[in-house]
Amino acid sequence: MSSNDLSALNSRFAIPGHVQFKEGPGGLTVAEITNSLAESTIALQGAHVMTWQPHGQAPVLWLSRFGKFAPGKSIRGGVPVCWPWFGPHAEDAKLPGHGFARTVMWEVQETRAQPDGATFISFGLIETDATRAQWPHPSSAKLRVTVGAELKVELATRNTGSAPFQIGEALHTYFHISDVADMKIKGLEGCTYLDKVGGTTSKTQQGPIVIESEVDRVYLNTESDCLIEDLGLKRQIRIATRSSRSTVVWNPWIEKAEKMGDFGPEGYRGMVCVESANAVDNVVTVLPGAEHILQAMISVEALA
Ligand SMILES: O=P(O)(O)OC[C@H]1O[C@@H](O)[C@H](O)[C@@H](O)[C@@H]1O
Repeated sequence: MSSNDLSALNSRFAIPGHVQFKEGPGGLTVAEITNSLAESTIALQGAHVMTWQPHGQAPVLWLSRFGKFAPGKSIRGGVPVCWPWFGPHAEDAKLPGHGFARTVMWEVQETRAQPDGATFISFGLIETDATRAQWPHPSSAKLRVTVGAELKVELATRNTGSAPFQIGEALHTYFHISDVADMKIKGLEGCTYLDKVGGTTSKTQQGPIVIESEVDRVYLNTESDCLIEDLGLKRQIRIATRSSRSTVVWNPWIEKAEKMGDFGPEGYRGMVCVESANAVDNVVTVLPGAEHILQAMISVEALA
């Protein structure tokens, strides 16, 4: 019986009124969390938060209805965990973009009902020969998620070896918006960013971000909260972070979304990625024995 067997998972980790384990789309095992504050579905593959919806709100995360839910395939939407590198691997183009964490199995390590009604669940990445071949550094990766009126996601990297290593990482969050034309992103005004559309160039953000064509940007050296102001849903999503020095903003727009094949028609209009990251110049060195923790806290506010 594997540690991810449904009945074993339910007998060790289910909590009535908080969390149970089920077979999800494509046969993936998921933790289904429903409490008095919110609901969320998290796949054990990738420790991938697929949905989060505080009661009384429209879904906050975007999840493609046309995505491939299959073992070893990354899920299009929710919060893919990019680790231990972000984007293409620096030396070996054959290694998977955004690292392997999002496509391998993680094990559930703890579930807890919190006094405020939220549900806590933590996962550990399961190392295999295949992960060690891609990442030979002794380390552990854990993802801790708190599902409540706020969604808190923590990615902890511990160096269990005797030499320092460098990681790139992102909580690559896809947000659900009413329509890209009715949305602005605030909080990155004045920041320097690498614009990856049509060759990489360095630019400075003037005013809030509006999206009217493909956007693929890495904002560097920023720790400010980001706000996704959504006039259609009359709300703003706040993304606060700790130990995140980069923010990636991405919308593939028409052509790229069509090529990717898992966005669906017009899918790009209802989403934007605002990723809490450490990438490019902001990669992190983790010293032997040290732990680095990237955190994102997501909440929803009514627009005045
Ligand atoms: O298709 P993937 O691997 O999930 O990546 C999606 C996008 O992720 C973003 O973080 C990158 O900046 C984009 O360049 C990339 O296209």
